[in-house]
Amino acid sequence: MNPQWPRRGLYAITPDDSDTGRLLARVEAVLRAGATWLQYRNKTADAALREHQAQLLQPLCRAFGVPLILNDDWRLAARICADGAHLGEDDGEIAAARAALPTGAILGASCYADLSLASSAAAAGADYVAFGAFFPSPTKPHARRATPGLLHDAASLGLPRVAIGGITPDNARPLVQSGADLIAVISGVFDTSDPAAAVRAYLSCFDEAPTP
Ligand SMILES: Cc1ncc(COP(=O)(O)OP(=O)(O)O)c(N)n1
Ligand SMILES: Cc1nc(C(=O)O)sc1CCOP(=O)(O)O
Ligand SMILES: [Mg+2]
Repeated sequence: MNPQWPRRGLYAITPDDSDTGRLLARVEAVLRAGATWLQYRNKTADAALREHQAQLLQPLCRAFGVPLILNDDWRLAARICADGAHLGEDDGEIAAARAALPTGAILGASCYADLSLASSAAAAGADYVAFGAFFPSPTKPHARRATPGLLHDAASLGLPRVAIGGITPDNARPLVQSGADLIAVISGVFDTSDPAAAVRAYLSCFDEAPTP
């Protein structure tokens, strides 16, 4: 992973939105408010719309100096020169993606609630490991559940740890205190009346507690 990218902060993930103009406007507001990383995820679009939306997000993210990571599809990430890809258990081998992506690309792996998956992903060349869901997720109600101790235990891997699943500005801080480097969020950012304010609230969870 290119050392230019920050390793701590808010990892905003796009909601499914078939209206490309609206998606770009929503993402721009979130980038302007200071989101640290962006993942393009759209589970309902067809391949043509996914490629179109990803292609338009790339210059937008570049303008804000934010890495764009594509969900599920490292080949598309390579094709549109995205900054990385995120793979889950059904999305292909980490080692194959590592070998095919350019040097410096960000490669993330879903590890659910399983430290051994994280060890394997690290050995195969992942740049970060993601655990979740830490809370009931409006986006993925049936997601397996993880506990904060996993974030602590995964420190030994020496990779950035991402926490995901039902995270709100009100429940994020204990995850950061347990070792989460990046907090990954869909609904808590995009399904709110003021996404920019939500971004700022998440980022404040990374501030050190004031000393009394
Ligand atoms: C940062 C991050 N963590 C986990 C996931 C989930 O990936 P996956 O299990 O492949 O599920 P889908 O997102 O593809 O439905 C993620 N996308 N990003
Ligand atoms: C995409 C995804 N993966 C999860 C996992 O646990 O691996 S939870 C999740 C949904 C995250 O959306 P929200 O912030 O709206 O809960
Ligand atoms: Mg996936």
